[in-house]
Amino acid sequence: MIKVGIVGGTGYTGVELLRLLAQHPEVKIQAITSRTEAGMSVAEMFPSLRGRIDLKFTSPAEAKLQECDVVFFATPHGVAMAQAKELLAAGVKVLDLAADFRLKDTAEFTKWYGMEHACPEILAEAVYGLPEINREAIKKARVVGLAGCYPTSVQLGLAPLLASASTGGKALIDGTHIISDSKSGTSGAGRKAEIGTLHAESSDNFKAYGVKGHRHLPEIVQGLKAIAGHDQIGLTFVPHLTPLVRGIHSTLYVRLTEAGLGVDYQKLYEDFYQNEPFVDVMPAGSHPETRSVRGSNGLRIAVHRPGNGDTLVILVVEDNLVKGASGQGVQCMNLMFGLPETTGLTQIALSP
Ligand SMILES: NC(=O)C1=CN([C@@H]2O[C@H](COP(=O)(O)OP(=O)(O)OC[C@H]3O[C@@H](n4cnc5c(N)ncnc54)[C@H](OP(=O)(O)O)[C@@H]3O)[C@@H](O)[C@H]2O)C=CC1
Ligand SMILES: CC(=O)N[C@@H](CCC(=O)OP(=O)(O)O)C(=O)O
Repeated sequence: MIKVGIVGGTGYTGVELLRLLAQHPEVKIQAITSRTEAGMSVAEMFPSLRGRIDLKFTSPAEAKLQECDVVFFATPHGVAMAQAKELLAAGVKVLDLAADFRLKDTAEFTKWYGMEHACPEILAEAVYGLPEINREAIKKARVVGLAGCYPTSVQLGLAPLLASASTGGKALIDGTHIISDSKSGTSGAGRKAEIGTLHAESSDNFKAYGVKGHRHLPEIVQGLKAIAGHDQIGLTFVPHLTPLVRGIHSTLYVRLTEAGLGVDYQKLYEDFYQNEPFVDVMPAGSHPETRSVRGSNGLRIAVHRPGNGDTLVILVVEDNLVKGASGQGVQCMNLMFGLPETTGLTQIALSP
């Protein structure tokens, strides 16, 4: 059994990890931390876990994380990088849901996250946690920086148009003019009650935010450049807050080049993702809905060529807490421990 520790068990990604790992056949949850609820039973805070998890929260200082095989950090930015070195030295693998190990340029990290990186040497070896793109590296990784919820949707939505394995090295789109119109449910903001995500202010509201620059922009651009194998990438990324609890919906707009005009994009996407257990390329003309993946690790894509123009529209949906966070974390953990990638991740979305 894989002994798992979770730092930040009282947050939304933490409780989502608990939901997924409580039903994972190869996992024993060893420690779950909370700075404020130490001593409280997990099932008391989260009744959905009654009968499934009989552990209590422990304070981060008391948690025996070094006795775990792997520790998930379901914490704000800056927490994992402060503890990773000690854990790795003790032979514990680290999966971070925050952004500590995503941006390879420490100056960019400081610019967007307002803190110096605590362990650049570990950042250098860290692997970006997006299995459909980095599977072999994740298998060998000691430390994984899991892709963010929006970045997961945008990168997987565009990968078939940029990866040479798919394009044959041809430039099918103008990669310097990509637009991502992305929407998130309020759980994306975390369990802390903040102005703007309170029910009274979000339940019947819809708004854009971070238009002048969101911290996911450099992460997505870094990922698209790696997928494309070149730096000619320009992205306009506009996130929106919706009155959903869960869900990410990204509408991606790209302009086709002359070389890209005659391509069958439905086939290109189906071929690219044909062996991916969690990516569903929907039939031509589909409009994927967030509720169709709610609570599952699935990500759905539909590609459209409206009219006879040179614009391609790609629609992507995922559950921000599953494929956008904790499910992706379990997917990466499965790879790091040599398990079938889908282990513990076969949940079907709830309907209605
Ligand atoms: N929500 C989402 O959809 C997604 C979130 N993420 C990222 O995952 C991380 C967690 O997000 P989310 O679960 O939503 O956040 P929450 O705010 O819901 O939970 C944060 C958790 O971190 C704990 N925590 C806070 N500060 C510290 C600290 N200094 N040391 C130890 N524990 C601490 C808190 O526990 P306590 O106070 O009890 O100690 C709480 O359990 C964030 O970095 C977020 O950006 C990534 C993808 C999607
Ligand atoms: C609705 C909302 O507030 N979403 C968050 C993204 C949450 C998240 O996924 O953050 P990381 O993946 O970077 O850790 C935001 O826009 O900051």
